[in-house]
Amino acid sequence: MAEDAQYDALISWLEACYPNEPEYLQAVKEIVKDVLPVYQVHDDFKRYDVLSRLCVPERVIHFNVTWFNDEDEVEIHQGWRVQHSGLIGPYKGGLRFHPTVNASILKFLAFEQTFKNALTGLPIGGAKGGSNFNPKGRSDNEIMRFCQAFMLELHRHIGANTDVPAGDINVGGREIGYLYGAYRRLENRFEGAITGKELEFGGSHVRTEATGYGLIFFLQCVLATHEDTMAGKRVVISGAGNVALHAAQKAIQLQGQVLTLSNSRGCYVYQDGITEQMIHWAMQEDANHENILEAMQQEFGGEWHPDAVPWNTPCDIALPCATQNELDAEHAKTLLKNGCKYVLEGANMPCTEAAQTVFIDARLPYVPGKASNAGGVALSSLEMSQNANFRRTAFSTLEQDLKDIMESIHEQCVEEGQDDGWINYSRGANIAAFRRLASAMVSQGL
Ligand SMILES: NC(=O)C1=CN([C@@H]2O[C@H](COP(=O)(O)OP(=O)(O)OC[C@H]3O[C@@H](n4cnc5c(N)ncnc54)[C@H](OP(=O)(O)O)[C@@H]3O)[C@@H](O)[C@H]2O)C=CC1
Ligand SMILES: O=C(O)CCC(=O)C(=O)O
Repeated sequence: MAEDAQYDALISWLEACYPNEPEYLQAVKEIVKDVLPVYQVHDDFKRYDVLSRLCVPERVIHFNVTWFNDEDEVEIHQGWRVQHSGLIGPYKGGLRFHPTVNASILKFLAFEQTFKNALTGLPIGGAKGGSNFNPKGRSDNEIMRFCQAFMLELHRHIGANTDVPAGDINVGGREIGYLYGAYRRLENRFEGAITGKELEFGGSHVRTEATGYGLIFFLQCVLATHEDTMAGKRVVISGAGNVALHAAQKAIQLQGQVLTLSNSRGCYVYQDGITEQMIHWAMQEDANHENILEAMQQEFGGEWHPDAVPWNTPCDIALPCATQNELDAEHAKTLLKNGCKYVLEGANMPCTEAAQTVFIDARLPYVPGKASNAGGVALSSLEMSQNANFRRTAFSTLEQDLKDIMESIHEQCVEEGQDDGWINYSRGANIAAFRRLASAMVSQGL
C-alpha cells in the first residue's frame, strides 16, 4: 500500500512536469515499480530521496544545428545531449540521427543507459544524444557537413573524462569519423572523447560487433540456466543494422537457425536459415542498396514482405533489434502461441509495456535491453581504457572480456530476479543497477 502511494506520487509528479514525454515516462514507470520495494526498506535511500533524483536527468542540452545542404540551402535541425547521471563515471551513451528523435526519446534512452551502464560494473555514467536529422538519402558531403555542424555545438559539453558519446541508430563508423575529426580540430586534442572510432585512430577491436555478439553471449547464459542449447533453435530477429546483423552472425556461428531480418519497410524471411555468407554480403553491400533486405531477396531468394514484422514467423527465440516499441501485446501473444520460448532485447525498449506484461505473465525468460544489449557500451568503456593508456588490446582478449561481462550481468539478474522458481530478468536487472546507483548517490551526498 505504501509502495502504491509512493509510486502514484512519483509518477504523478513526473507526468505533471513532462506531460508530452511518453517514452520517458514509460521507461521510468517500468523501473520504478520494480525498485520501490528495495527503496522502501533503506532509510538512507529515502532520506536522500534517491528514487526521484535518479529519475530525472542531471542536465539536458538542446541546441540548433544549422548547415548548408548540396543545393546550397540552409537546413536547421534540433540537437540534444541528455546527461542523465554522472554518479559512477563520465556520462556515456550513443548519438542517434533519426527524424523521430525528440526530447522524450533521448530522455528514455539516457535513463535506461544509466541503469545499463551500472550493470556492466564499469565506471561509466549514463547519457544519450542525437538529432532529428534524417541521414537517409543524403550525400556523403552532406553527412560530413551535418556532423561538423553538430559537433560545433556539442564539443564544449564532452571530453574523455566528462561525457563520451558513441554511435546508435544511423550513427556508425562513417559518422563517428566525421564527428571525431571535428572534435579533434575544435579542441586541439587527441583523446578518447568518442567511442566506436576506426581502429586506425583509437578505435577498439570488438566494438563494432559487441552489442550483437554480447546479446548472443547473454542468450547462451539464459539457455544454459534453462538446461537448453542454441543448436537448431529457430531465431527471429528484427532490424538489419549493426545490432541485428552481428547478433545474426554470432547466432549462426553457434548453430542457431536465423529465419528473419527486417527494417522500417518490411520483413525478409528465409526459412532454410540465413547463412553467415548472406550476413557478410549484407554488411558489405548495405551502402550500395536503397533497401538491403529486398536486395538480399533478389540475390539469395527467400521472401520479402513489405510492411511486415518478424513476429508472425514461428520461432523458439525472438530478438527484437530495431527500435523502441516495435513489439506490442498482439505480437507478444502471437509469439507465445507459436511456441516462442525466449525473448531477449537487442534494441532499447523494443517491447511495449503491454508486451512485457504478456511475457512476464507467461513466466517466459524475457530479458530487457539494459541487460542483454549492454555489450556495446561495455566495449566502449574498454575502448576508453585503451585510449587513456595509449594501448591496444587484442581481439581475442576483448571478446573474452565481453563474454565475462555478459555472464556477470546475467548472474546479477539471476540473483536479484528470483521469483518462485522463475527468473524475472527485468526486475533483477532493475534492482541490481538501482542498488549500485542509489548507494553511490547516498555516498556522494546531496
Ligand atoms: N549500436 C549499438 O552499439 C547499440 C545499439 N542499441 C540499440 O539497438 C537498436 C538498433 O541500433 P543499431 O543496430 O545500432 O542501428 P542501425 O542504424 O545500425 O540499424 C537500425 C535498424 O533498425 C531499423 N529501424 C529503425 N527504426 C525502425 C522502425 N521505426 N521500424 C522498423 N525498423 C526500424 C532500421 O531500418 P531502416 O534502415 O529502414 O531505418 C535498421 O535496420 C536501437 O534501439 C539502439 O538504441 C543498443 C545498444 C548498443
Ligand atoms: O557505446 C556507447 O557508448 C553507447 C551504446 C549505446 O548507445 C547503448 O548502449 O544504447
